[in-house]
Amino acid sequence: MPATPAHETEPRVVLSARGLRREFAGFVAVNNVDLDVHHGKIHALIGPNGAGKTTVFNLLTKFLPPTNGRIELLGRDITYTSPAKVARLGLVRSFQISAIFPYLTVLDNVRVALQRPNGLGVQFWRSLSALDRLTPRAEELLETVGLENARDSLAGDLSYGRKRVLEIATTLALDPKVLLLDEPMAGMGQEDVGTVSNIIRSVARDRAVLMVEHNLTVVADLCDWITVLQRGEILAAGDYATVSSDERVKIAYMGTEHE
Ligand SMILES: Nc1ncnc2c1ncn2[C@@H]1O[C@H](COP(=O)(O)OP(=O)(O)OP(=O)(O)O)[C@@H](O)[C@H]1O
Repeated sequence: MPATPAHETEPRVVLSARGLRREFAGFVAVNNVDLDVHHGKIHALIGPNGAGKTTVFNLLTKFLPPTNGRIELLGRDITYTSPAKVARLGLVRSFQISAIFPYLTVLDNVRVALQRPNGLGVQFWRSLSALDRLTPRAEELLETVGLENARDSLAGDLSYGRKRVLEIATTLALDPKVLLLDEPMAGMGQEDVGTVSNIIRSVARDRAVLMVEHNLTVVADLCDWITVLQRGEILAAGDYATVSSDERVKIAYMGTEHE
């Protein structure tokens, strides 16, 4: 029997960056960053404060143009594509549509998200009743994140952790192929961290997730691949066992807070 070709067994690269560089008035914030994000995998971007994580996110989502380098999404060059277009193509960052409307119900927050064409604007002129046809999909998304019992609560009344979970549901409304999460566990208690970890694990089954996360316990538990940045450059990359035993990573983290 012929061997299965490698491209059929290896996870598909859905987002890739090569030689990414970004300068701010001569200061090099990101330099020579290569990144491959795979379908079905959770990829963490970690590094000490000021390492360049946010800048890399801004470059990937096109909020900033790179000084140099190339970015591909699903095999398509998006280096100079607008943020709205890359969102439509399937690369969505959580905060892009994460504004929660506190005086709308949980269900209506998701229905409003579902009618956004690209995650960047809201058509307030549409009445909520016109969104009725979106209810079944909105209910499905609430089930995905475990908020089905809160569907009629005002979003503003949710606990902090559940508001962040609602943000994830509104992000999933765009059906992203690649989901970028910026510190999804920030400010959460242990119980919420567990809940959100399970949600991320489940949504990553049929998409790619790239997340910036400071909580190394979460990274160890959740992420398949870790890229460590330091002073804008890649210090190490690999699974948790590989990067956590890397002497350069240990030194980079020395004196910084481990959670
Ligand atoms: N718009 C800007 N103008 C000038 N310098 C900037 C700008 N944005 C970021 N920088 C600098 O680039 C470097 C990387 O910053 P960045 O915010 O990407 O790091 P980070 O890893 O996300 O840090 P943190 O973990 O503290 O959020 C820092 O030295 C920062 O001061």
